[in-house]
Amino acid sequence: MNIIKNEKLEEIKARIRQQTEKTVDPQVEARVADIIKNVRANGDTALKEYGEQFDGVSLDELKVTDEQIQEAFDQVDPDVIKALEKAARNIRSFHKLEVGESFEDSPSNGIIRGTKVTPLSAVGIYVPGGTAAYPSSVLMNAIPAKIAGVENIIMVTPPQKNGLNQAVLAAAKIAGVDCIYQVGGAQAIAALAYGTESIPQVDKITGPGNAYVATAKRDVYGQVDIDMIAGPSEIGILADDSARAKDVAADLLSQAEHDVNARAILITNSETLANEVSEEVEEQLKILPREAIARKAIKNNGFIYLVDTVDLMIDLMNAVAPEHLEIQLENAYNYIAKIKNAGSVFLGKYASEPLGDYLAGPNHILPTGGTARFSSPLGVWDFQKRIQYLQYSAEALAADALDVTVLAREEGLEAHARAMESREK
Ligand SMILES: NC(=O)c1ccc[n+]([C@@H]2O[C@H](COP(=O)([O-])OP(=O)(O)OC[C@H]3O[C@@H](n4cnc5c(N)ncnc54)[C@H](O)[C@@H]3O)[C@@H](O)[C@H]2O)c1
Ligand SMILES: N[C@H](CO)Cc1c[nH]c[nH+]1
Ligand SMILES: [Zn+2]
Repeated sequence: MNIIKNEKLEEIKARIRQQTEKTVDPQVEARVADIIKNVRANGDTALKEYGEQFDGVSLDELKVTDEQIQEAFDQVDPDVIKALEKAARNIRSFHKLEVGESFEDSPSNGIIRGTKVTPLSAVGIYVPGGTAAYPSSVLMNAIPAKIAGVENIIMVTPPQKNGLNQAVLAAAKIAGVDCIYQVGGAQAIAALAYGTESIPQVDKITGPGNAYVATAKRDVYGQVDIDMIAGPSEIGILADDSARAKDVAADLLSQAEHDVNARAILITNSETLANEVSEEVEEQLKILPREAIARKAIKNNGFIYLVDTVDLMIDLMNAVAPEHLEIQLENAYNYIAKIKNAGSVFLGKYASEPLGDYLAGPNHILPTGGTARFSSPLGVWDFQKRIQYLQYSAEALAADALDVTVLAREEGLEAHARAMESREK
């Protein structure tokens, strides 16, 4: 791995900002715009044609039946079902903590002000399926939606030549998904945003996907809400001499194996650890089934930064704003207060990142590409919205009306002022 030392912190930060700058591929943009237009005009017919063109699957029905879901569930290895159910329990108990509270006050006699939290009615969850199947992403998408109280959870996932992945269907059953459609890519996002003969229009679309999915989500935003634009996976690790090089290397590769554009970054104050991790990554890559992908990711975006102090390490990692941050320092828990930017933080040498990907409870759909500076993990809050309300008595209005008319006339909005005065007559 590339070890970078004796470089000024500001120069490293500037390069990191440049590396994560938002880019758009004009060819993907044009393709996605065409797909959205075609789905709006031709509905299910367009979806079926794209299924043949991009996934090599010809379908009569896009919707997966309850019988197909039950059959898949029955065929999944019982150990996988057991692990999915344990993961679902942990994800449920964690996300229950996120439920937003309604609130109300009465600042003076005759006035009631409040905010009511209410679930979205229908959401679309995208489960990727181009190069791998992700039952874990079904749980991470659907469970927070269910806890929020969403009535209609619609799942879309690309059709597969040998039928949909059985563990993906089993996870959907465990999580309480309402309907599943075999459609992927930009066409699935368009169908959820505008509705087709068989796919209902939703209020919000969540979930990760490739560049076509991400571009389509960006395009339909405003017609519907979206969670975030999640890019390739990332891991940042803060480690000192107390960390084991083989564990650090293993965790860096756990995210590198996702995608050739994944980012894996170690920041350390120990030259010994830096050298050992670099060697370990090389050794472990040789025996990794997804070696080709992980090797490219490490070559493209794998860096070890050597800096002098723990404070400088943290400062630099806050600039990286990684999707996942591991703190493998002595007394790791004490450093959480200093972390400003990260999607999900893993504290101590035993909290290895894949615990969060699969089982512990926190969500694995997280901001990437430095967007953890302003964006949060997928959560129950994504599936809830807030409605404000206000009640006034005649006496309370009499006390406030004049000030409203003064402000309304100051803004040149006479009708606003007269609405106040109308009550006086
Ligand atoms: N952040 C997370 O939580 C998380 C979880 C799982 C996966 N991921 C990421 O999601 C991504 C999944 O990507 P994927 O490709 O495997 O699956 P995907 O489902 O996102 O995309 C597959 C679809 O892309 C469309 N497509 C492919 N080539 C096309 C073309 N030339 N023109 C138009 N459309 C085309 C097809 O419709 C196909 O069905 C990966 O980058 C993975 O790392 C992220
Ligand atoms: N690490 C991914 C998010 O960046 C999520 C995932 C799914 N399966 C395994 N990992
Ligand atoms: Zn992962």
